[in-house]
Amino acid sequence: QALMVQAQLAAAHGAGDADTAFPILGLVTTGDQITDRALLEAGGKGLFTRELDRAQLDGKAAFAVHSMKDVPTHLPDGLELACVLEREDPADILLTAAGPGTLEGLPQGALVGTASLRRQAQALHARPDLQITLLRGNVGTRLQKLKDGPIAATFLAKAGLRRLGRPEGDWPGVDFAHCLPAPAQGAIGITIRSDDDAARAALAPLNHAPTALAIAAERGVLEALDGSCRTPLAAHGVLDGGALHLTAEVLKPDGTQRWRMEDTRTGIGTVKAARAYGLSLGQRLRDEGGPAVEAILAGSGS
Ligand SMILES: NCc1[nH]cc(CCC(=O)O)c1CC(=O)O
Repeated sequence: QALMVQAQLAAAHGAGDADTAFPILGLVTTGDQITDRALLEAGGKGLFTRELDRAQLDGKAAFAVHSMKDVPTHLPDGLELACVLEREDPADILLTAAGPGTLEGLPQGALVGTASLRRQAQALHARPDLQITLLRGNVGTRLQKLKDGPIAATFLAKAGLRRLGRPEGDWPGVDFAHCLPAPAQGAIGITIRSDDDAARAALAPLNHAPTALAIAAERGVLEALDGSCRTPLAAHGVLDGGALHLTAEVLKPDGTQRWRMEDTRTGIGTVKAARAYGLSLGQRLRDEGGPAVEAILAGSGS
């Protein structure tokens, strides 16, 4: 993803040698290192961003390239989101050893591997008979585990697979009726130091305004609903002409209940207005769900 941004920056600014003009500082985050249940227990918040934030605040890096779904709603003081690239297809893919899967098509009682509470809850909501087990690791490891058994299927974001150049990235995604994506899934964002006007100006040509508005609304939903990063929730916004369609949902981790709400608004022209729209839809969902949803948000809803 950093290479994509480097190439786009070099092209936008006519830099002959991208590596000289925009050298890449590779960093490993805590989230990259934790490969077991501890990732869920840790709560997730900022696990994929902390080291990058530090490098920026220390002046070691001007830009940080993030999968926006891993970025907490509140950035540390001194940093801001300056640019969002055009989003890829935000859908999830259900991988099976035999090819693209559907939730309807899995055998009775099939074992599904995931580390995502959202995907767990969505799978169980559609198919209460399924069994869920923890599965992490890179795509190759996961595919091998599917071949070895007993895990029948796992979910992965289509966008991630496409960026890795994997053929599975072109498989059809799981229907949003079952698997609404995580807020900002499929979108790449770039943060800068708020005082770095040169960095802000350099990124301006890369920004894709419709994606920026959609993910601001989705992240508004997240802000209204999630304190912990351990809530099964999803949000998806689409700009259609002048209208921003937004869908949001919260589920019980065991899938037995789901609250979903949709709205459409016109005239949302700024990131600030999009965030406010998301916040209000998230709050309405919260009001509708009442004590059952509050219990889930407090982490006691399972
Ligand atoms: N922490 C998981 C994560 N964060 C970003 C992506 C790739 C998709 C994206 O950039 O939204 C993934 C993998 C996945 O969900 O399959």
